[in-house]
Amino acid sequence: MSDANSDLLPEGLEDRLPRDAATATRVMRAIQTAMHGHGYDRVMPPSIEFERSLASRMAGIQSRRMFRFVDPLSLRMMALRSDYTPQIGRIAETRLAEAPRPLRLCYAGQVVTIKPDGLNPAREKLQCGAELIGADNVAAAAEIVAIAIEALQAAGASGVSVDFTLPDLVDTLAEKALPLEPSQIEAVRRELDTKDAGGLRDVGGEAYVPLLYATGEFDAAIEKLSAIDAGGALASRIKALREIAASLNGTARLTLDPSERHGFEYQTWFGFTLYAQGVRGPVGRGGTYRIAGSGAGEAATGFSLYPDALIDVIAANEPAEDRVFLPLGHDRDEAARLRSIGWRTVAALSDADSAEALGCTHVLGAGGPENV
Ligand SMILES: N[C@@H](Cc1c[nH]c[nH+]1)C(=O)O
Repeated sequence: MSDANSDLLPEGLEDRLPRDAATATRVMRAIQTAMHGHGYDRVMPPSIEFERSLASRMAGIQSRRMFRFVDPLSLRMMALRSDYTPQIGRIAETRLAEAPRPLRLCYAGQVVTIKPDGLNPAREKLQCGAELIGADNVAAAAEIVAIAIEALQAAGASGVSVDFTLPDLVDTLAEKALPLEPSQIEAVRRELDTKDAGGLRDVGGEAYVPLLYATGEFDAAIEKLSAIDAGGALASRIKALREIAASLNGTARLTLDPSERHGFEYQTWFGFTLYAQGVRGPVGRGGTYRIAGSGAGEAATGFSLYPDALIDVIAANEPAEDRVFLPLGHDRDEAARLRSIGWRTVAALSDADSAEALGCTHVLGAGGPENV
């Protein structure tokens, strides 16, 4: 007797069945082809490694979101990857330390977190992305955003939009232009996150209130941000954002939300979130960061796409694929010829098999495939 409970999957974990899995394969391939075409070489780190190496790679990484356990062999703490970027950082800083910079690497696979984020209940997600190691300037950011948009479009996304942010905004302003006590900084960040003007005033962040309104369509919002630029503290960042936006040349809709921090654990001066029309929640994110190594660490820029929700939308709208049923005793050469020009064939194993039962759209007849 089968035990129904032992067949259940844990909350937030799912199988992809053939139709969805086929779409997922195509989407992942399209994204990887785009990254590969721009000179990014794929690397394949293991799914588990020492927790310390993952958690300490970039400032701000939260290892409490990772599945962790003691390795019975080494007796050291291990973690399951929740993000490829720190692993790419490790590879760049160790085995590829001597490789010429800028170093372009890409990755694709699954990541797992203990708790789902936001409204999405999934604990395992597909993640694919590219990291440009050795640069975090405007040119690097412009390349990374452009490839992220191109990859999403190649995967079948339409109506792509990009929301720019300045992840280290509060730290930059609190230093001098809009000074805050160290004890106030976290509270100001929190109120900015909830976009609560009243709360911001209550914690002594009155001067930060205008930032809540410098949001929306990029061109208008960046004007507002320049108007409130405290003593020029943000001038170089504003100029950089304008340059990145101009370089994208209308390939995607652009918005700005300078204080948005959601999902940005380790990004520095520049961050962006990607959306696609008809897809709920973000489909990707990226920005500039530093890989902690010796001293200040190496500068880098990258993006990660999370294509699961996009795959669901595409799969739901895709027509069923044609397949040709090959009756017993069919012409094998003809079947091979059909496959070579893109047909899928399904061969009968016994008289009991039929085109209908096996979901075939065609049967191989004397003159070629015939509609069922
Ligand atoms: N890995 C980050 C995005 C990123 C890639 N490179 C830089 N930032 C994330 O998934 O949130």
